Amino acid sequence: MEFKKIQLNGFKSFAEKTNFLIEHGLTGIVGPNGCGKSNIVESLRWVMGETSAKSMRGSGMEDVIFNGTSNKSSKNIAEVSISVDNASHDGPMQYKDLDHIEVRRKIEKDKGSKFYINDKEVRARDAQMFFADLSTGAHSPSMISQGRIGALVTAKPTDRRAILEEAANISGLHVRRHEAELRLNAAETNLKRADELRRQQEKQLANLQKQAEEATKYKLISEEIKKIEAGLYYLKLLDIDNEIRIENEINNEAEGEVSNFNQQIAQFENLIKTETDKVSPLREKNIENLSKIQRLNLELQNLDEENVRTQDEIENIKKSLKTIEEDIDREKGIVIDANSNERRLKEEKAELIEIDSKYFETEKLSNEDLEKAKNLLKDEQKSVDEIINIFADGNINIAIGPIKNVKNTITRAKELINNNEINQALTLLDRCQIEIDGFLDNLEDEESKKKLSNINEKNENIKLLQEKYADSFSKNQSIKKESVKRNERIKAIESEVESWKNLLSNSEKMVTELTERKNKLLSQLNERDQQPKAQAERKGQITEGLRISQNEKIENEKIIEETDKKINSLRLELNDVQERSIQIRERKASSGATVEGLKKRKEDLLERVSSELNLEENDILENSNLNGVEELPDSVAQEDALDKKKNEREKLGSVNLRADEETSKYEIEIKKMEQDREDLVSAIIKLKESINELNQKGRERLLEAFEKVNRKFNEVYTKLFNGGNAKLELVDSDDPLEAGLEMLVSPPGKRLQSITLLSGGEQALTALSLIFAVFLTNPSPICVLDEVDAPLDDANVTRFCGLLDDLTKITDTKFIIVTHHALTMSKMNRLYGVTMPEKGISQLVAVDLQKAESMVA
Ligand SMILES: Nc1ncnc2c1ncn2[C@@H]1O[C@H](COP(=O)(O)OP(=O)(O)OP(=O)(O)O)[C@@H](O)[C@H]1O
Repeated sequence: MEFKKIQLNGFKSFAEKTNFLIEHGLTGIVGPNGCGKSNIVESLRWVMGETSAKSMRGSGMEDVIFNGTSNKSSKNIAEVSISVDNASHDGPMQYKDLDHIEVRRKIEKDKGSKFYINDKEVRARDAQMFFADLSTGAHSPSMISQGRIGALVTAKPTDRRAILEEAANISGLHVRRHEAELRLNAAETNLKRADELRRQQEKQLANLQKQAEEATKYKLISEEIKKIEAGLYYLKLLDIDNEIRIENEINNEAEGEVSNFNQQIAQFENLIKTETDKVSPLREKNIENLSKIQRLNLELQNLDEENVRTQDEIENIKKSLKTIEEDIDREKGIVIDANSNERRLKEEKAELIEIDSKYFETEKLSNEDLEKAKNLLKDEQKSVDEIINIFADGNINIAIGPIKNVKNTITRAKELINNNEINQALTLLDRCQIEIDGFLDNLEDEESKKKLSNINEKNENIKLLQEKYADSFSKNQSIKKESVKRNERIKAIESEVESWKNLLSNSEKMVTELTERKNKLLSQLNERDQQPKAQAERKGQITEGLRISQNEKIENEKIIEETDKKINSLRLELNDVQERSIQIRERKASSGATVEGLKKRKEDLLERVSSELNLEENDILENSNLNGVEELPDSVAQEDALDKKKNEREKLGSVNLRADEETSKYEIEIKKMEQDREDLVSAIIKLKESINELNQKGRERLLEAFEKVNRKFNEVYTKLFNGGNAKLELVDSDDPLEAGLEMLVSPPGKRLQSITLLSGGEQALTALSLIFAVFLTNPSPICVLDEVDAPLDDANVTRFCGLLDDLTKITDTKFIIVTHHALTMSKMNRLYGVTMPEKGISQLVAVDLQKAESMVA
């Protein structure tokens, strides 16, 4: 088998499809940090069936899918395939005939990963087994990832044993043993379960066998019950047949009686009809009479009411006539009053007019008197004024203050007179008199005294004149007032005359109207007076008609009553016959129904017999316990016997009638289980044998490999360390398959010591010695070493490369070596550079040494 090519597509930084050819000898992969070198190694481990996302440096397996860069979008699928050439046909058994094998793993977001071998989907385990059989695989010592060397140093001895198993090529054996163990566990669990089930089944079987015994007993009693039941049904059917016969006899007898009664009923019905026909016209006539009597009585009543009404009307008319006559009298009185008042008022008016013309002269004279008095008063006043003026001019040697007062008082008195307040004016003038008297007494000058007494005199005159004037004025005023009163009265008389005239004309009209109404009422009264006579005549006629109708009615009723009596007695007889006929008919119907019922009962019984006992009518006796019995028991005794048997059966309690059937089913099942158990036991034995064999083989091969590896380990070690010696030891268990692997080394000049005490470089070289020792024991077609030379100095790198060179000579293994070391690069048969021309996307190119060195510089 030869590994030919790895193809990556969308795997980590290899976004695009990239082919990596696996060639003979040493192939170096170089490139700067982070360009994707280790991703190639991981792609190889991944396609070989790596299950741990952590060891793929991810948190989940989907992290291997290209997750995009700032310029390129992410992908949904990652795919890695490895091509293996099998021209030599020395591959694993099932692929032996194939020339070419392609193992492919594909992962799709949210769908998980799938494995294909030559495009056929296979289980992950199939792919893993394929590589394990080729002494390689994701965890084989031929796949040395970055840091694996360190891990080998620090690993527990039992974990380190895995590397020995690789050398012994028993990894596949382990997987098979594991599978066998799983199958063994499953088989043992099944066996346990089957044993438990069998125990239960056996218990159940014992139970069922007991139930089957009871079921047999139950069946025997049931058979007996069936026979007694058949006997009971037979007796019941006999009883029913007997009852049917009796009822049929009753029915026939009743039929003869029914026809006899029917004849009698027809006769009575005819007689009743004849009588009814006779009496019905009379009844109709009576109804007619009754309605006639009612009508006449009503008419009579109406007539009486009409009479009362007529009397009331006459009374009312008379009352109205009386009122109208009173009204006419009253209106005539008004006419007379109106005429006399009109006359009286006209006379009064003429008188007033006459008085007025007489008083015209008187008024004229009064006016003249008044004018005269006025003028006299004026003159006297004037002469008083003159005297006063003389005093005022100083011609008179006196104090004129009082005189001036008198003058003022007189002026005031004049005003009062003009206002007709005579009494007040007189009072004022009296006061003037007193003042003038006082003044005169005080005067010394005779002349003045004289003049002043003249004034006094004048004043007396004025007083007199004023009284006269006042008298004339009052007379004149009263004359004028009288004249005004008269004129007003004349006007009032005119309006009174007018109203009397209106009253007169209204009353005359009323008299005419009332007279008309009176005449009308008189004619109505006359009419009403005639009515009682006509009503009395009509009443006589109605009373006669009433009498005739009532007599006719009484006579008819007598005939009807007699006929009704006759019909009633006929009906009573008819009812009696009908009742007897009904009774007979009922008896007939009831016996008919009873027969029907009995037949139905018989049918039901037969149906039950057929369904419960599966017997026909004729077979019942034969299958019953009464077959051959001479004296049959009655049904009650038979039922007692049945109850007894049923009680006996009930005492058995609930019985499983299918127990027999179930018992044989269980017996068959238990037999089959025994067979299965035997198969299972032999399978377990075989599995145990094969596991033992595998273990034995494994132990042998492991011990064999141990010996070989131990030897090779020392050889490689002394080569790599240029001296010293090393050995391996199986520790912690006597069973090599359980034991741990310890490395004991003594570098040149140093004592034998544990690997953990060595320096970093020494540890790396020791671990490499072990890996190469294993590799030499069981060379695989491919070996990947990812930066294993990193902790080594130049001298050790040279020795490491020398060893690689030796290995290429003695094996066909194809080495893929990731390195940063220029010395290592120089020893490679070819070099590939991994670059990132576009940031984040790896590309694989073939490079020469010079270019390779410049790439890591
Ligand atoms: N799913 C992924 N999609 C895209 N790029 C990824 C993905 N997973 C890892 N990478 C990138 O791969 C690179 C790491 O590659 P790798 O470890 O192979 O580099 P290297 O060449 O071995 O580096 P060194 O020499 O330092 O060991 C990182 O830049 C990382 O971003």
